[in-house]
Amino acid sequence: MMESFDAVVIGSGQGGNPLAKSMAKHGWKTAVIERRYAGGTCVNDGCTPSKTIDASARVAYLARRGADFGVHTGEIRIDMAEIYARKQKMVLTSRENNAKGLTTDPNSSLLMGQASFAEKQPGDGTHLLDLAMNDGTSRQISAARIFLNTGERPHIPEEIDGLRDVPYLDSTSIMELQTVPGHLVVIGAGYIALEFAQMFLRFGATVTVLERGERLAPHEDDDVAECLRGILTEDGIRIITCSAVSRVHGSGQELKLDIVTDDGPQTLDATHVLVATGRSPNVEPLHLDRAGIAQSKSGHIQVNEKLETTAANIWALGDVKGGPAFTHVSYDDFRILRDNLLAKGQRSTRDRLLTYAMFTDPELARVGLSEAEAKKQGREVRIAQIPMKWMARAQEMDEPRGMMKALVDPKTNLILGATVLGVEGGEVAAQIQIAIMGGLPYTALREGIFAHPTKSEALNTLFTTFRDGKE
Ligand SMILES: Cc1cc2nc3c(=O)[nH]c(=O)nc-3n(C[C@H](O)[C@H](O)[C@H](O)COP(=O)(O)OP(=O)(O)OC[C@H]3O[C@@H](n4cnc5c(N)ncnc54)[C@H](O)[C@@H]3O)c2cc1C
Ligand SMILES: NC(=O)c1ccc[n+]([C@@H]2O[C@H](COP(=O)([O-])OP(=O)(O)OC[C@H]3O[C@@H](n4cnc5c(N)ncnc54)[C@H](O)[C@@H]3O)[C@@H](O)[C@H]2O)c1
Repeated sequence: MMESFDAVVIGSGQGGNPLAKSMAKHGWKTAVIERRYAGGTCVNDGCTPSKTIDASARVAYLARRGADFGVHTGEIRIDMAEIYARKQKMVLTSRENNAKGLTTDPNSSLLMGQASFAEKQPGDGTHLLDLAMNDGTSRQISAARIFLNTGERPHIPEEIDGLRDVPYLDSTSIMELQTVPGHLVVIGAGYIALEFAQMFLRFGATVTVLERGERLAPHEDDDVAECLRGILTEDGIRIITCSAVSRVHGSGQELKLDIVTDDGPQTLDATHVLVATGRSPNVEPLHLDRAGIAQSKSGHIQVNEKLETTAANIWALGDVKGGPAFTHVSYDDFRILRDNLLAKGQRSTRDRLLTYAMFTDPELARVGLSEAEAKKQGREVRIAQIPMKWMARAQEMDEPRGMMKALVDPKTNLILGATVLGVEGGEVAAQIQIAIMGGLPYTALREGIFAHPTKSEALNTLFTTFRDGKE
């Protein structure tokens, strides 16, 4: 007999897992369907592995800089196989914990397989799913409610001739490398590109970044992007903006990229090519049309601010619904659905305070409004700005690169947003975020007594340094 569930989550992502656990605890018979690994992208292919490898890259950087601090080390030797093993241990532990978390409640199960909407839907408000199980069997289940949390995968541009015929790397396969590339060419200059570019530079590769746009980090203000470019260039990454890759050819580790730049056509030699040109939603096997679920122009699942799709009793959460693709956003989608469905809440995605950090070193973190966004909205703002070298702790640590800026409403003195490009920038931005969340005026941070010499102490200086010269 066909099994029925009160709720089925498709994809074991960052929102779906906690949602499944809450629904099971609430008494609903719940299943998570996952075709690959429990924990989804963040745990297996994203945040956890990349930040674990990044920790090794930072140690390599500091070891090389030892002499700057009067600490003399011997020759640095990078063992990618050991770095990989350390990362893999972290991933497997987290994956296992995720799987355990989905199977401890008697109302909750984890079914390993790929889900699609069945060709014939009952039409009574419930939904039928076909499951192609990983053990080769197939089954059909019915669900009163469905939550789509299928995430995204690396986007491989069609327009680059020959790319699919060479052994290119993506954000997943680059984390399997057992040796350091000779020359890594990275296509794209977003989060994935810049994080990996710097990591592999620190492991000893020569690195070139090719960006088709005019600048890196297109979501950030011009001065921030320029400051970041300066830092990465100083480190030794070659960055070529306004560059279109027309063709990739060659084989093994003898690859060639034909590019067109402002200086004319060029051919670059590479041992490895990383494609980091964005991500595409995982929707194809679902057969969304069978359930009447509409997609946006980008192919993401269309949702309203309560994460409802165009089909009754079907919601979407996380990256697959489009918009900012971050773990903490997917997790917040979970909170919205939990409160609305299990506690008669009225939460929505409207006016969510967005924050994120790019884990280059130094980190580039943002919360709320940027200067460019304020200008676009025609919003009057006061701007406080300091170079990171004004932070005493950054000087003491000999990590003075970067800048901080914050936007303040001139009428209310409330903080509207901030960007911190600097040592542990993500943590400093989180301090400003808490002030925004608590509705504190900037003067509270200007006058706040922070322990000396913490990085937070720089907030005193930041909020006394407005471009208009007033305090
Ligand atoms: C290299 C890298 C580094 C990143 N670093 C960060 C970071 O530092 N901070 C941050 O906030 N974000 C980071 N991200 C982004 C973050 O990983 C994602 O935003 C987050 O994982 C999104 O989770 P999700 O809930 O949308 O689903 P995902 O975690 O993407 O999970 C979706 C799951 O659905 C499964 N699935 C898909 N289709 C089906 C189907 N038909 N049937 C069954 N299962 C299916 C997939 O196998 C997958 O496991 C990074 C991403 C990458 C690639
Ligand atoms: N620290 C973090 O939070 C973190 C880390 C990694 C990934 N992520 C998430 O994953 C998402 C995807 O990351 P991403 O870096 O792949 O995408 P992205 O959208 O951030 O950047 C892609 C870049 O590639 C460029 N590009 C596209 N096609 C190109 C081409 N043919 N040639 C040259 N350049 C080209 C784009 O102009 C853009 O600058 C991010 O948007 C982010 O949400 C987050």
